[in-house]
Amino acid sequence: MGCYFQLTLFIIMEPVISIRNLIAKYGDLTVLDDISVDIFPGEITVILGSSGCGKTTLLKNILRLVEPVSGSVKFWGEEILDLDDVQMEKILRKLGVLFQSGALLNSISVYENISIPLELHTKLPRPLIDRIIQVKLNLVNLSEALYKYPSELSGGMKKRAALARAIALDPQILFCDEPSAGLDPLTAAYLDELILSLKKQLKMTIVVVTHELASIHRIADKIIFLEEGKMLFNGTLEEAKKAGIPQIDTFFEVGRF
Ligand SMILES: Nc1ncnc2c1ncn2[C@@H]1O[C@H](COP(=O)(O)OP(=O)(O)OP(=O)(O)O)[C@@H](O)[C@H]1O
Repeated sequence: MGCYFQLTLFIIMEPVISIRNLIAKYGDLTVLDDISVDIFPGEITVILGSSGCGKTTLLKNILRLVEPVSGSVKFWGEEILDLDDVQMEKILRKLGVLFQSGALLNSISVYENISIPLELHTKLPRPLIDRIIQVKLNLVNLSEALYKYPSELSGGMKKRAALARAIALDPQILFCDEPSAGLDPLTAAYLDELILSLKKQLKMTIVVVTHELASIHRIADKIIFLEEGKMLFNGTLEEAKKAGIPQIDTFFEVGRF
């Protein structure tokens, strides 16, 4: 008589970011209304929603660029809304941000732009900083732009240079606000490939705000769907399509809001 054992392994993944009951306002305008969501390690989470629904505000509140009115934001289990500047700096040191505009400084070269976070946050010797800058530019396939100025770069090259700067300090979590906005479809697809390779090669957790349907299909492990400051849905793309939420169905049918 055979004896059968069934071994079932449960792997419980702890969230890297836990947001609970987040309320955000600008003056009297409530922009985020009771948002609760977890973001998990090694995943690409895409924040979706119509223009003005609060996507960028969510990023800004998570990073405390704008202070939430109430709620809780935990990074790696640590409540960040109580932290002072020095403690917050330690958390920020582990995060990279690619702003919507790219936010490169125009008066200095790509090399100097990427050098800024390394000089500000580390005491590394110059030869090592130079090496890191080369490695990061190589990672985004932009080695040739080392000594160019942002004004000499195309839109896609600027985004890649800004991405190299965002990952200069090897962040554990990367935030990208509309990375493909204003780019042609091929360049946008290339940027998505870069984002995917950061996830695969460097095991980064990545949070992306985007409207681009093709991008969402290429990169999203999870989506957060916002409407008028409320979270309508959080889960995988497949789950979203089966959830029977009219606004989400319309988005995936029409391809835009
Ligand atoms: N600094 C600010 N002061 C006052 N109101 C603001 C400010 N920033 C954003 N808002 C308002 O908050 C709401 C949400 O803006 P937010 O930029 O978060 O939207 P979004 O979903 O990222 O939009 P988009 O897709 O167009 O970038 C909008 O009504 C906007 O006008």
